[in-house]
Amino acid sequence: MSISQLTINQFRNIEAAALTPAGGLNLIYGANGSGKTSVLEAIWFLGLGRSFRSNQAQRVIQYEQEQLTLFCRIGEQDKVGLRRTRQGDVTIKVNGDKPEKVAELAKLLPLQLITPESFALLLDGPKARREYIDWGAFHSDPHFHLIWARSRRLLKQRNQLLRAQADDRQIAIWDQQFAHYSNELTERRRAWVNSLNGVLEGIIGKFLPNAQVRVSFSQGWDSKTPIEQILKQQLQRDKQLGYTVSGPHKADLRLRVNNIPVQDVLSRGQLKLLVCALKIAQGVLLSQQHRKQCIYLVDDLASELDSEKRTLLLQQLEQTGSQVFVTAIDPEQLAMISWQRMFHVEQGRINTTDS
Ligand SMILES: Nc1ncnc2c1ncn2[C@@H]1O[C@H](COP(=O)(O)OP(=O)(O)OP(=O)(O)O)[C@@H](O)[C@H]1O
Repeated sequence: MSISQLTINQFRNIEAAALTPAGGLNLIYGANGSGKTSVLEAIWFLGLGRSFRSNQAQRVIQYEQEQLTLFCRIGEQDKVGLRRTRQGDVTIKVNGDKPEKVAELAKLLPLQLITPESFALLLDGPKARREYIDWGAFHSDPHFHLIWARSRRLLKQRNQLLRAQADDRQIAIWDQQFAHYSNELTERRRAWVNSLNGVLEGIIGKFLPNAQVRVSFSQGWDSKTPIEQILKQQLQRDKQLGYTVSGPHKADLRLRVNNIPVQDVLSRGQLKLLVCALKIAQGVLLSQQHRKQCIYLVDDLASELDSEKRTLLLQQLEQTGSQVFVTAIDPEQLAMISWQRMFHVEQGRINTTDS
C-alpha cells in the first residue's frame, strides 16, 4: 500500500503541489519553514481528517484562502480526496463515493508518524500508549472498533450514573455490560500486545543492543481480580469521586529497563530509537498479519541521532518494504542511504530532484 500520486492545494504554505512519490524511500528536504512538515501533515490529514500539529483543523488552511483540498492515489486503484472549508465543512471521497466514517480512511491509509514530539509516547501518561495499542488492535482485529466504542459508551453512562448518585442496583445492571465489554476489549488488546512483542524484541535488540527493555501490558485493574468484583468493591469510592477508577480505560503499555521506567534510564537518542522501534514493529505486525503495509512519515529523522543510528534506523525502515517519507534540512545529513526519490521544498514549492 503506497501513495503513487499526491496533490496538495492551499495547505499551510503550499499553494499547489503535485508529487509522484516512490513506493520506497522518499526524502523531503529544504530549509526551516520551507514546508517539509506540511507535506507529511497533508498526508496525515488525508488519512485521518485532522492535523498532528494543531487541534484546530482550520489552522492548516492557507492564510486568506477559504478551503484546502487534498488528493491521493493509493497504488493503482484507490483514490482519496478531501476538502475542508474554513467553516468546518468536510467532504471526503473514496473512489468517488462518500465514506460513512472517517475511520474508513484510516483503513485505506494506515500511517505511522514519527516526529520529534513522538517522545510523548514514552514520557507522557498512559493515554498515548493506550492509543498505540488500540491503533494496532483496530487494524488487526475487525471487531475491535465496535467493542472499543461500546466499552467507551458504557463507561460514559456509568460515570453519569455515579455522578447522579444513582441507585446501586441500577448501576449494577450497567456494570454487567460494562464488565463484559471490558473483558472483550482487554482480551483483544492483550492478544495484540503478545503478537507485537514477538516483532518488537528483534527490532529493540538491533536499536538498543545493550539495554534489556521489557514491554508488558497492564490491563487497567488488578489482573488477579475479575472486573465485576473490582466494580462492586470500588462502587462507593467511584460514587464519591464521580468516575470509574479502574477498568480498561486505564490500560497501559509498560516499558522498563532493569525494572525502571525507560524514561528514567535511557538517553534522548535511545528514547527516540525506542519510539521508532515501537512504530516500526506496529507496521511490521500489520503487514505480517494482514499483508497491509503502513506508510511511515518521519519528520526530522536526523535530530537526536548520531550518524550510525541514523543509518540503522533508515536501514530498518527500508527493510519493512513500506513507503517512507522522511524530512531533513540538508540531504547530506542522510546521504548514507540511496533515496528512491527526493523532493526539494522551497517556500511551499516542491520540486523533484535527482536521487
Ligand atoms: N495556514 C497557513 N498558511 C500559510 N502559511 C502557513 C500556515 N501555517 C503555517 N504556515 C507557514 O508555513 C510554513 C510551514 O512550514 P513547515 O513547518 O512545514 O516547515 P518545515 O520545512 O518543516 O520547517 P522546519 O525545518 O523548521 O521544521 C512556515 O513557514 C509557516 O510559517
